[in-house]
Amino acid sequence: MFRCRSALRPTLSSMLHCKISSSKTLILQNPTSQSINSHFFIKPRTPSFKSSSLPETLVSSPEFPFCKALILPNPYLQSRSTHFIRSSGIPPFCAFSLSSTLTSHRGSHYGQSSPEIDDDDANERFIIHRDLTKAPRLFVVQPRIRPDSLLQSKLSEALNLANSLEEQREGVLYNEPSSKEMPPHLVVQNPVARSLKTHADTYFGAGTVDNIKCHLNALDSKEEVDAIFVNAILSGIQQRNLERDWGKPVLDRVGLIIEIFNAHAQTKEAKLQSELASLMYKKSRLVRVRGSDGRLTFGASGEAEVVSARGRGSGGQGFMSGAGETELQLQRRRILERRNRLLSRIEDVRRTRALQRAARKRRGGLQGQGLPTVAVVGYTNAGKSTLVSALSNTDLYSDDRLFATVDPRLRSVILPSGKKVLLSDTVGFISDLPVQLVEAFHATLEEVVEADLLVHVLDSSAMNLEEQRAAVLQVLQQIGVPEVKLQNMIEVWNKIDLLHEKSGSNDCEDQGEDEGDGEVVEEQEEQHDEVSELMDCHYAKLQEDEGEQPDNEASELASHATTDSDEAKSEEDDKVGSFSEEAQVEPKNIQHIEASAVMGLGLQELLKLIDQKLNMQSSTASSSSCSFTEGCVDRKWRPPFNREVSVGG
Ligand SMILES: Nc1nc2c(ncn2[C@@H]2O[C@H](COP(=O)(O)OP(=O)(O)OP(=O)(O)O)[C@@H](O)[C@H]2O)c(=O)[nH]1
Ligand SMILES: [Mg+2]
Repeated sequence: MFRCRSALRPTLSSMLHCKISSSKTLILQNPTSQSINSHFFIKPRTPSFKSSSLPETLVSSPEFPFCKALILPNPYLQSRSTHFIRSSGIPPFCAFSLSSTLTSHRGSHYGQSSPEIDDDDANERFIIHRDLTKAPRLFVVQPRIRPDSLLQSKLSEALNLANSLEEQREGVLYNEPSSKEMPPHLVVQNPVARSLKTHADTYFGAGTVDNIKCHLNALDSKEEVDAIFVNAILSGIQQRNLERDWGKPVLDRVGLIIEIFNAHAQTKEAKLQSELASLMYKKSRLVRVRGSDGRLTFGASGEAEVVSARGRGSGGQGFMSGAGETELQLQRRRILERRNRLLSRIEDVRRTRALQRAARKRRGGLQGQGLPTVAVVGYTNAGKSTLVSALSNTDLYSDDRLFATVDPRLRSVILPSGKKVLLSDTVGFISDLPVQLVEAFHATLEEVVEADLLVHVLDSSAMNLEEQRAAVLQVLQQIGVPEVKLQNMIEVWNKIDLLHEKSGSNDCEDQGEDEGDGEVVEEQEEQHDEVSELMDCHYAKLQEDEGEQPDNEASELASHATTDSDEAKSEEDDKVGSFSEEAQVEPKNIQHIEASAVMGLGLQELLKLIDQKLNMQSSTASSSSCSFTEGCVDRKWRPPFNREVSVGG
């Protein structure tokens, strides 16, 4: 008998490329263990099960002469605490919980749904089936965009995204991101730029598709690629056709970002929310569902087989239409059922969070001894977690991977006035942030909407700084942060140390250096002056670049929607991309602080500014005609779609 150890789950999950051979037995193919070159039987335990009966069954199976047996608890019996493994010669990796995987596969096969949701089921959450013990190697396809500086920043973001798909780390890194090689990549003709519309069937033109295929063939001989990442937003049909042409799973930008969220989610809340996003994404891709054994279950050749008697016109009142339920309908129904269960659990999370927030506010807030919340927001990888750690003298997880933080964290910090505040480190944003994620992470993002003050962290060394800034402002507006909070936001221009390093090599170096020798200025204030000049110069350069070529990729990527002829379109299926409305915010008079979270620069200034802003808010609130009560003003702001907006004055 073995006990479950979560670290080993991925090993086993990776084996679950299973097909159903009979009503009770799952056959796992391609086991990862080198010592067993055959099949496994996984048999749910039944009340009448007698362990002695199994070996005979297996040994007598002419089809699988070398099989081994794993006897698992039957998920329907919900005896999930202990796992029995009886076998001869099975390596000791058998410490796991497979019940939910069995449940999901059984469910999908038998048309039954599980009575429970197992949040630890990694396979269920992921978009592509793959070996969860190691990060998949992706081949990056980047459509060309102008100007070149924008292409460079988009490409490096794409490579970084491709390198960020690392599995559950349980708080530790498996691989240092810096030690990872850059994934193979190819910059290709951008169909949007050429003809102002994409090809409805394959997104790229035939020549580009062939070109990519050639590169893949060359890499394939070295077995280098597990999947292809196209840094654009594809429709379900385009994705399926490209998969067929290239013979490998394809992830588009939306899919990869959701997959990264899934891989990085650690808490139950984040897992539920990422799974919901992934589910809604899968629903929009139902044309191309890949079976667990690697084959396309349906849709690849247009078949829509009837798989169950259930469905419209059957199963009730003796009415026999023979319509049945197609595989597509079955999958959709299953997704919706699971979605509803997830939604109800997420709603529990949201309620708990709201209660916790209310308790915090009752204990203090702007009117009391103080537990106001300051939400630290920003583009992914801008340094939010590093900054929160530095300010609160704690050690939040941060790394060079994109979306390192998926589980938001609160940290307390004492301001110069002695007031205590809570800093909330949140998920990072990105341009074309998948709408599914924004919706699914509603409970988490509500923390941002409800915060007393926002601190927007910017990576001042980023080439596409302005794009990043605009993307964050857009998301903030989309999730319902009121204008007054946006205007009151503090900007932190982080990573000024990098800007300083760069100054030696860019055109602006004369302006940034001290008279004569250019030595590093140790005085912090002087350094800030210098960096201000560098930032001005950096901004000027960026604007120059933008002036050169007005079209940017955001609009190119967004325009896919006009050519999306995906048959799986429906009201929710359409939400395959980012928010398309150009809801630009133009916050004026935003105060900024230049900082380096790793070097500890600008932190005191930031705390002072936070203090000042909160005090101002506090005095405005107390002098306002509306005295602070439970139901008053912007601190009780709620998203407009389910509650009434009230802005206090
Ligand atoms: N040079 C330099 N690097 C920094 C600075 N702040 C953060 N970093 C690095 O930037 C990378 C990303 O930092 P994080 O704190 O994880 O960024 P984040 O904004 O929380 O990112 P996500 O959680 O992925 O959205 C890490 O490798 C940090 O060490 C800084 O001021 N200077
Ligand atoms: Mg972070």
